[in-house]
Amino acid sequence: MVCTDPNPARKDVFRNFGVKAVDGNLEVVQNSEVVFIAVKPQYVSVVLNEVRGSLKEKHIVVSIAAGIPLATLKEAAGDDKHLIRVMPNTPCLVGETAAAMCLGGRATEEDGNVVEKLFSAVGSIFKVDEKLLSAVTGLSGSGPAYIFLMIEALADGGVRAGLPRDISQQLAAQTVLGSAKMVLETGKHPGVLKDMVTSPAGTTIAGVHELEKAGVRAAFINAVVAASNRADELAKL
Ligand SMILES: NC(=O)C1=CN([C@@H]2O[C@H](COP(=O)(O)OP(=O)(O)OC[C@H]3O[C@@H](n4cnc5c(N)ncnc54)[C@H](OP(=O)(O)O)[C@@H]3O)[C@@H](O)[C@H]2O)C=CC1
Ligand SMILES: O=C(O)[C@@H]1CCC=N1
Repeated sequence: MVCTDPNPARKDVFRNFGVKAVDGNLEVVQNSEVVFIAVKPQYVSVVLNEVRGSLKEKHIVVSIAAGIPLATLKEAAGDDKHLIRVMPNTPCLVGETAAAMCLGGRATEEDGNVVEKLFSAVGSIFKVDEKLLSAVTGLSGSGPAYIFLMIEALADGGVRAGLPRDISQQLAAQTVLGSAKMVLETGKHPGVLKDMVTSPAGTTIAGVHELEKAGVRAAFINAVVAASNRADELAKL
């Protein structure tokens, strides 16, 4: 695997992951079969224009850029290219990404399987229609930030109630991890799992009541919709 970045310090980051860092995008393409475009959305076409002459039939081009449609990738790379859009998230760094993908240009089912296999090594990936990729971006692409903010706030609550910061943060993070595992492993509706925690006149309903008073459900829904709308706006850059 080879990578590049204009910033030499970023190349050191790649090297720390055991990845070879080369001098420029053309060198990446010449030494790869699956080419990942992981620049900011506004630079995707610039990079594709730069490398389009070097992209051959064997190459699968994967863009992870938020918002940038397959049609734009096709225009910049050429309409004979095997193009795939993926929306991953940062938990890929710990082997737990939640990602979605869609195929475009000349990409074949076989190309899709290659990319699916690559992402399956670092989490879960789902195939969706391109029209759903902005919603994926708003939910799981941006979602880690919502959850980190929630963990930070829960830890603050623990500190407010008297816990030492380090224990509070670990309890908060482990609570999110364990709860997510229960949803995935039991397949039960989250509302059913919530009810299992909530004793009549107990502690949990007192906490849940506060969250409902603060409109926390609407806040999460609005966050996903706002981020999804922003992904649609990026498509027009
Ligand atoms: N961060 C996230 O959680 C997620 C991000 N994405 C998508 O991933 C992409 C990258 O995001 P993110 O990592 O946050 O952004 P960053 O800006 O951190 O990373 C992009 C890197 O690309 C480099 N770069 C800029 N221009 C070029 C070029 N012409 N050739 C080669 N490299 C170049 C930048 O260098 P320099 O800094 O010197 O300009 C920078 O190091 C975006 O399109 C984003 O939408 C998708 C899912 C999740
Ligand atoms: O904030 C962003 O635009 C990127 C895309 C998804 C997550 N981070």
